[in-house]
Order: sequence, then structure tokens, then C-alpha cells
Amino acid sequence: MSQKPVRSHWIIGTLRSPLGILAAIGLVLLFGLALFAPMIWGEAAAVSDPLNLSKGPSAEHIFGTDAAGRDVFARTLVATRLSVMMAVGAVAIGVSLGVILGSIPALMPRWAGRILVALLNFALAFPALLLAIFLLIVLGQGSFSAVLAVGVAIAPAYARLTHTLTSSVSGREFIDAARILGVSKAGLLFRHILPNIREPLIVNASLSLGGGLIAFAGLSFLGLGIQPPEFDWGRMLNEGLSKIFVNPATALAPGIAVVLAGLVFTVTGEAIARGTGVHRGLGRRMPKLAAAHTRAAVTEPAADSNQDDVVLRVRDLAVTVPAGSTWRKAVDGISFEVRRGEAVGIVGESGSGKSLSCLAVAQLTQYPVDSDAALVEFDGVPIVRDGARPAELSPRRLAKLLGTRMAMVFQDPMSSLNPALKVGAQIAEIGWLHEGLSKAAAHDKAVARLGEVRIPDPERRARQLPHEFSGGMRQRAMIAMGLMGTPALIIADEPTTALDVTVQRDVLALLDEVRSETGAALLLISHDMAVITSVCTRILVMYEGHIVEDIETSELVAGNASHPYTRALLAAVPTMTSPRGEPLATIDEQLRSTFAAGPLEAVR
Ligand SMILES: Nc1ncnc2c1ncn2[C@@H]1O[C@H](COP(=O)(O)OP(=O)(O)OP(=O)(O)O)[C@@H](O)[C@H]1O
Repeated sequence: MSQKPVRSHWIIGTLRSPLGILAAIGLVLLFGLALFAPMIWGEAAAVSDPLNLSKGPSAEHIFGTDAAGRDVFARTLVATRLSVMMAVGAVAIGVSLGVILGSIPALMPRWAGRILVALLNFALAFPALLLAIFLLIVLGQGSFSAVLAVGVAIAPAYARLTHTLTSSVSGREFIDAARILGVSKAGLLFRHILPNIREPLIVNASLSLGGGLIAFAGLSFLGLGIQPPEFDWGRMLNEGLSKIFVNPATALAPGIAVVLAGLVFTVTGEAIARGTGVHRGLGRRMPKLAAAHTRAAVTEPAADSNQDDVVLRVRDLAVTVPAGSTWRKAVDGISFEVRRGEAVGIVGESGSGKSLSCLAVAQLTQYPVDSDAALVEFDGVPIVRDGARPAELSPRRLAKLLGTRMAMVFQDPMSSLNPALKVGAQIAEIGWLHEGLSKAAAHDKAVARLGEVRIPDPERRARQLPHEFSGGMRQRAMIAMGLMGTPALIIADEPTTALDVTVQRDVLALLDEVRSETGAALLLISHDMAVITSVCTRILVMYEGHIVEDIETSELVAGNASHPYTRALLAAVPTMTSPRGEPLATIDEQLRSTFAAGPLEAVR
């Protein structure tokens, strides 16, 4: 297994590029001026020289003097503090307010969230500067009102950005995995979602600082912002313009300052974007690597778990998905059972409904996908009866049951682990969330589990981020998460699809080992017959949302499949003795149309 290079902190990454160095120099100069200019040139900027009113550039005054005889260059330098501080203040208000408003919909009931998002979109329809002018008129003039007005005016844009980023992260598998662990909505937001969207927000905030400077310059220029005796670059532009024909430098100097400061912020934003990979979307933080994944969450058996032989009983499960302007049943009323400790495979071609069936069992389908079942009974507890959660099962108990007794192993290698959290902390989460362990004890247990899945140097590895693990190691880490307790059922959705053959074998062996040691049942989804037959003792064959055959592996291998689709699927798998010159068998269209005509379920 190869080891991934360690990714440095984004600030170091940013500073390593020429653009980053340029941005750093610009920022030091700008903030240096903001800090020290009033002390050095404060007096020169304030003192009037009645003998030198509105004079052009000279050796003594390189940008000349203003209408009151004050040195324009000194005033431009001194105005840096107020101009920059107001831009920083407004962006800080805008980003904070925006992040709060943009995150709240994720915590609200769906209908309330949609109303809030609609209101935000409505606010976005107003140009920010117009909104700022309107607010300034309401709040009254002055630097504080100006900062507040511009901050509030840019907040809707940040709220929209936060909402969009939050929604994109919410669909990732590590969020599903955290949900099945029973993490609350607020926990999901603060611990799992916000850390993953901070980089695009930081980049946008840096870029907004330049926009903020221009907005203040615009407001002061209109006479709405800063009032004398205070002055910023916008105020100076306003005053300079009336004397532009006498001494153009009075307007030129603050104009140049706005442009240069704006450039510094823009270059900073661009440098951070390159340093963090934000300009490539969220891809860098969540790279797709070639491997598969597991996510597991388990502890001691639930107090009310029923020890009958069946761990999962599913009756008439249907999953509806949107199809253009209408809906279709991607899973059409399937029924099956998994016994305790049994390894059951679900096989079928892509799109046959394998993943959706398992997501529905784990209660992980989300709008617009809708699931319905006459019964889903897990670990002796009915979790769905007649299409709904039974009244006696509280949402909290359901979360705990799924979080502690069901383990999920997802297909995508990187997306099942939260890229912003250390691996050890993620594995430990189940310990303190459901087992009542202290954080330190949960961490120790997590390290021990990492060792058990043969991750070398587990103490050090526990402190690393997922991108520092290879694909196979990430998968082992996820299985380690499953070993935090004793799962009753491990659902593994294509866990080896993207792995190379040796790692595939390792991971399948590890899953099988976990199954036999913990007594957990395994529900393994794959479109690979060879994988399924090597691990499972019974196989469910899915086609077009139906289970068309439920067969013991030994029967299948002996050639006793009864359904034509199963036989066709088997014939399509190449063997060592398949003639190499001939094309592989395919499932012919006539057979397909026969299957599509009606339900073909063959429940045991
Ligand atoms: N969110 C969704 N919106 C619309 N259609 C969906 C959605 N999720 C799944 N589907 C559709 O439902 C069908 C079944 O999907 P599912 O993911 O269960 O297939 P699968 O058998 O697991 O396939 P694969 O092996 O490719 O993962 C597919 O046709 C898929 O396009």
C-alpha cells in the first residue's frame, strides 16, 4: 500500500507560490500602513497650510495639497487605517451573518428551511450597493453605520454560498455515515459540514475585501459614508473631485490607493484559492482515490434486541425516484431476510436497485428519493411498519439502534471519511457518542482498533487526516470503526470495486474475519459475481428493482440457478476456460423485455 504525501497546512501551501509571496508582501505593507501611518504622518495629514491651498505636486508635497492646504500624500497614507478597517469589519459582519443564515436551513424542518432560502434568494435579487445605501439612509451616516450597512448588504451572498456549499457536502457519504452514527443535526453542521466549506468561504472573503473597499469609496464619494473630520479614501476622492481641474493629484492619490489595496486583496484571494485548491471546487479536499470504503458504527447489543435467528427482515420494500417530470419505482416491492451471522450477497447489473435497497434499509434515503415498506425489522426491532416508523420507536432510539448495531461500508474511497477530521477522532466518535466513553478512552480504543485491522503505527496514524492514508488503509480504518463494538449487520456497498486485486482480497478477507469474530451478518452488494461467490453463502439476484432469484451460493456454482436472468448473468462472467477469441455472453434484448414486463420476484 503506498503512502500518500503529507499535505501541508493551506497557509504554508499558499505561501509557497510566487503569487502567495506577492500577496504576503502586499498584506504586510497594507496592514503595516494601517497600523503605523497615523502615528508617523498623522500630524502632517491634519495640519493646514493657508499659504498653500490646492497646490499642485512639489518637492515638499509630492501629490500637492488639498483645499485646506493639507498634504494629500500624508492624508492618503493615514486614510489607509480607516479604509482597510472598515472593509475588514464589513466583510467580517457579512461572512458571519451569511454563514449563520446559510447554515440554519440545514437545522430547520424542510419547509421552514425552504422559506428561509427563498427569502435569501429574494434579498440576493437586490444589488448589494443599493441595499447598503438604503440601510445607510435608515441607520444614519457615519463610519459605524457604513460598516454595518455594507456588512448586512453582502450577507445574503454569503448565506447563499454557505447554503450551496452545505448542500453539496450534505450529500457526501461521510455525512450519511455520521447520520447513521446518530450525530445530531447541529453536530453534523458544526463538526462535519462547516469545517469542509471554510476554504471556499475564506477565498471569497479575501476577494470581497477588495469589493468592500470600493463600496466604501463609493458611499463616501456619494457623501453617505464617512463624515468630516474623519476621512477615508472615498471621502478624499469626493473632496478631490471638486478640485480636479486645479490639482488632479488630490483625486488621483486616493484613487491609486483604492486600486492598489484592492489588488492586494484580490491577489491574496487568488493565492489562497490556488494554495487550497478551491478553484478546482471541493475536489482537492475530497479527492476521489482508487479504493473502496467502509463506514461502521457499532457497540454492544441494543438492550431490547431480540435474539431470534433473523437480524434483518424486509417486506415489500419500494423506493421511488424522480424520472423527468414523473416518478418511477427503482426498487419495486422486494422482500428478503438475513439471518444472524450470515453472509448474503446482492448481485445485479448497474441501476438494478441494489444500493437504494440498502440505503432504504438503513433509513438513509433522502428527498427526492422516497422509500416505503410494509415491514423493516432490524435486530428484532421493527423500524418501519406500514410505511412509517412505529410510534413506540422514538427517533432517538432508532438513531441509537442504527448507530450502534448497523455498520455501513460505502463504495467511494474518500467520501466516507470526513476529510477535515483526523482519522482517530472519527473512529473515536462512536465511543463517546453512544458508549459513554470519555474522549481520551474513546481515542485509546480507536487506536487499539486501528492496530487490530493491521494499520502500522496506529498511534501516529490516528492523528493523521484521511488524505494521508492510502485507499486500502482508509478502508481498514473504516472497518476499525466497525470494530468499536459488535455489529449485528454490516452492509457493504461495492467495497472492493475500485481496489486493485491484492487489496481487494485483503479487504474481503478482513470483512469476513470481522464477520466470523463478531458474529455480525454481512450484506454485500456487488456487480462482481466472483466477489460475491467468494464471500457469501446466499445470493439475492436483482434486476430492474426486483429480486428475481434468492439462491444458495453452492447451488448457483453447481449451475442450478432457476431464473433465466441469473443464468444469463453467470454466463456473462469470464472463467479461466472461457474461449479467449470469442466475445463474452450478453443478456439479450428479448430476455430483457420479458423481465421488464412484470414482477419476477422469487422470495424464499
Ligand atoms: N437520487 C436519485 N435520483 C434519481 N434516480 C436515482 C437516485 N438514486 C438512484 N437513482 C436511480 O435508481 C436506480 C437504482 O439505483 P441504485 O443506485 O440502487 O443502483 P445499483 O444497482 O446500486 O447500481 P450500481 O451498481 O451502479 O451502484 C438507478 O436507475 C438510478 O439511476
